[in-house]
Amino acid sequence: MKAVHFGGGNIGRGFIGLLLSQAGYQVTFVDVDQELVQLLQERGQYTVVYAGDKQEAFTVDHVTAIHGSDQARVAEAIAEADLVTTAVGVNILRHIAGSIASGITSRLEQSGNPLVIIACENAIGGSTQLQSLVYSHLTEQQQSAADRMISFPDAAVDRIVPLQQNEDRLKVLVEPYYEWVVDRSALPADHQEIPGVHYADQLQPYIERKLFTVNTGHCCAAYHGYLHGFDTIQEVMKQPTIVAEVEGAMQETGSALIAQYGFDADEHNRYIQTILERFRNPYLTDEVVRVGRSPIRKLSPNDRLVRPALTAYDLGIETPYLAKAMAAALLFDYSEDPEAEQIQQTVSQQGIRSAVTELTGIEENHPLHTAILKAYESLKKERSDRS
Ligand SMILES: NC(=O)C1=CN([C@@H]2O[C@H](COP(=O)(O)OP(=O)(O)OC[C@H]3O[C@@H](n4cnc5c(N)ncnc54)[C@H](O)[C@@H]3O)[C@@H](O)[C@H]2O)C=CC1
Ligand SMILES: O=P(O)(O)OC[C@H]1O[C@](O)(CO)[C@@H](O)[C@@H]1O
Repeated sequence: MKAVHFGGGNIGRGFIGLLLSQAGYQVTFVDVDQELVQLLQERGQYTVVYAGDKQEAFTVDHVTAIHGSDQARVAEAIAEADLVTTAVGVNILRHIAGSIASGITSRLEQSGNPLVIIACENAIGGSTQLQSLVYSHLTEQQQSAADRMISFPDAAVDRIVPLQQNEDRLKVLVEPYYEWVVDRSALPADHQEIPGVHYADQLQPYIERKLFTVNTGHCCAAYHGYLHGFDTIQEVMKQPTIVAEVEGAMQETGSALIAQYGFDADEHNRYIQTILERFRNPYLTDEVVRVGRSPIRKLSPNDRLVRPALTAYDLGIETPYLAKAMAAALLFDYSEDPEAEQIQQTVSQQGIRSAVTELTGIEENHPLHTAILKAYESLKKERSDRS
């Protein structure tokens, strides 16, 4: 079986590539990092190590790579593949959509065989977003043919894979935990299930539980940690006052998730505690600037902070911790992150009041807007008092 995977980065190699290889797929990575592509082509294998006391190592073999600019070879690989996956970042999907469309076009001309395409990104409806981007490159006739042959099931992916500091460029250190949930309702009845993947009849509760617990909590740790001058999540998680902020936000999203989807409260609380332990993993060194990266995406209306806070508001649940985390995200002024820079520019050009609305979509007369503003001023003062 053949899989084409876009994005041979941390999740690509450390999670999706590993799992697909273990399931018997030959994986062809598509990436724009020339050195990475060349190494994968030369070696045809790489190592994944579990961050735990045993440091278990796995060899992922029968892999190769194609540079993303080689559209003809990428299209050919897609035409022949049994599965296409991505882990490039949700904002990058638009840049790979054209290649996927060319691959679908070749496939429709050649075999016309069905194909499953799964976006493994931290976003609600990632594959659905990819589908509409891909369709914008297809004619109406091709779209109708694709509707019959190509499925784009949404998915939730969970495994912490920090920036790598290994001498071996291809080696990846990952946490042992993983969860990959795929929407079964969008798959053809004869789809050959991938071992290790959990297929859910309804993905929405899973993706929201994951994004609004793991990712909400993780970015809270990053933004509060950054404000206090910490470099790694492991250091941050040793600070009881910051852990209280992180857990507070996770409890707020938890209350909303429990009310909305009927999760068992005790079980959800255990889920939160397990995630806090995962953040603490002493065998990983996870930089706050990685976990806080792309703050505009993370503050956007459909993402891990604003969406659960607005749902909670509608359910009558107070969200002081989420408001404070959003304020901390607005103060994430890491100069090497283009989105962090853009936030600082927006705030200085328009003022914080208008910037909050522009970034989060929350209107000025909404009580959550007032709470974010208040928390912003207070965090800013605390920061200047500390310096
Ligand atoms: N690292 C993590 O712990 C987790 C990440 N994710 C999600 O997985 C996705 C990838 O994240 P990471 O692996 O951490 O990022 P990464 O930066 O390590 O990997 C992304 C890869 O995509 C490649 N890329 C960029 N533009 C491309 C293009 N036009 N064509 C082909 N390849 C391209 C990059 O060169 C890089 O190798 C993101 O959506 C992230 O939210 C999800 C769960 C966990
Ligand atoms: O690109 P994003 O959304 O920051 O993705 C990385 C996040 O995903 C996670 O792996 C959780 O699944 C965290 O490590 C990290 O916070």
